[in-house]
Amino acid sequence: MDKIKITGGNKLNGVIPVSGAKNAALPLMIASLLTRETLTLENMPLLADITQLERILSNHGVDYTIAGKRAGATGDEGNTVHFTAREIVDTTAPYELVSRMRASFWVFAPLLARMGEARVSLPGGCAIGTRPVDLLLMAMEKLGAKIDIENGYVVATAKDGLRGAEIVFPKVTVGGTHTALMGAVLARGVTVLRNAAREPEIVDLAECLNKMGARIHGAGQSTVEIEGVTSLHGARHAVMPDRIEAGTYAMAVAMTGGDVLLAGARADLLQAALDVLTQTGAHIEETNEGLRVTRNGSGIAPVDVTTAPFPAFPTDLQAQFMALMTRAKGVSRITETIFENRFMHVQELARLGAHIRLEGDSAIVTGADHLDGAQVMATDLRASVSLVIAALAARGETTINRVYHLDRGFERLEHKLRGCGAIIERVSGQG
Ligand SMILES: CC(=O)N[C@H]1[C@@H](OP(=O)(O)OP(=O)(O)OC[C@H]2O[C@@H](n3ccc(=O)[nH]c3=O)[C@H](O)[C@@H]2O)O[C@H](CO)[C@@H](O)[C@@H]1O
Ligand SMILES: C=C(OP(=O)(O)O)C(=O)O
Repeated sequence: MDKIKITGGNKLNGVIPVSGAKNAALPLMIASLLTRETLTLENMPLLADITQLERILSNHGVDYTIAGKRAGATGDEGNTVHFTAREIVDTTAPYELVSRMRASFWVFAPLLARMGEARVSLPGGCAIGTRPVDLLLMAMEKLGAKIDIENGYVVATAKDGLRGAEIVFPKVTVGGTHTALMGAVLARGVTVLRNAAREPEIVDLAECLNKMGARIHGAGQSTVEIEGVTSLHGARHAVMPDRIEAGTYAMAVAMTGGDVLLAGARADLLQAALDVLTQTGAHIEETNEGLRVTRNGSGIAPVDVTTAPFPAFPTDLQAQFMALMTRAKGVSRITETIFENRFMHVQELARLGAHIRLEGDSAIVTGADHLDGAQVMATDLRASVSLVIAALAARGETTINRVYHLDRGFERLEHKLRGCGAIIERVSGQG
């Protein structure tokens, strides 16, 4: 298993290109199941989760080809990938494939919409809470699907196709909204989603589906209306920039100090996090190329944060922000309202000398004078990168074990950070 070694203490200075968003790319790829024609996705990130979903989609009969890089490409530009689901050859998504990544469960919606049946293993994914799928199933039942759970599989059928309905989500769910959209686009009649997720990745999916011939109105708002159509066609769509990756590197710069341009980052996708970073003392400037993040001289001010659905502070940046607060000049309270068990990074940050106390759904962080390098363990995707941020500011060397979690969601992380002056290397294939 690979490890990452970081020697802390250097400021970050330079340019970090922001990749295409993992959490947009995954549902976009899944949307290719909805049409016989080719869906071309540009700006695709190179990530373990993407490769895994390619495997899952090919099992259903999707052909995918990765277009070659243009001459002079540096490797920082995303790939273009063509997905063609001419025939669906299998409507089962087996445990061996789905258990590794939660979003792969979402294939059940387009399979059901197009084929009238789907048999999909209950999902895995990051260990950050129980993560039920009851609301995703509720949405499909409202659209007329019959759903049973058999031997760890969700077995869904809609022999006469799905039909439009009103779906009221009792809780905001990103996966629930993605799947409801993918089901409703091919349903007979009109579907209305209430209390829908407003995350930018939902808007990206809806825009792509509309390019494919869907009729979705209001994506990005709480109420979304979908007029069903009988079929969708091929399209070309560029994956939006990864707001979580951008926010992560912004926090890394706030932690180490320095001056970094996050090329391609968009402030409107992560305003709540940028506002908080500004309160900590970092300076953020929007430029034509992206976001410029600087922090000079002054220390890090403590700021209280509560995670909540978009447009509030994202849960996927909570661990990274906690890492930053471990060096703040004072006490901060970080409250996690989305996932009940998303504090796995706390004990690992403690190994580096962080002072964090858990109180129910909050972490009380008392900033330390310094952190010291240590051996730590990556436990989930965002927790892993919080350890990277802490290690960049720690004295001496930190070794992060189990970095396969990082590879799920951060494209060429060592390369990007090394390019800005960090001392970071990957040690391949050990223990
Ligand atoms: C691949 C992807 O895009 N993953 C993101 C997606 O996950 P994901 O789509 O799994 O997260 P949800 O938005 O669905 O989860 C939000 C909350 O709703 C609960 N819930 C969800 C579904 C359900 O059927 N029943 C239920 O109770 C969850 O347990 C959680 O407490 O949104 C999360 C919240 O922004 C992010 O942290 C993840 O990075
Ligand atoms: C939790 C995440 O991913 P997943 O939903 O795939 O577990 C994430 O992207 O932070």
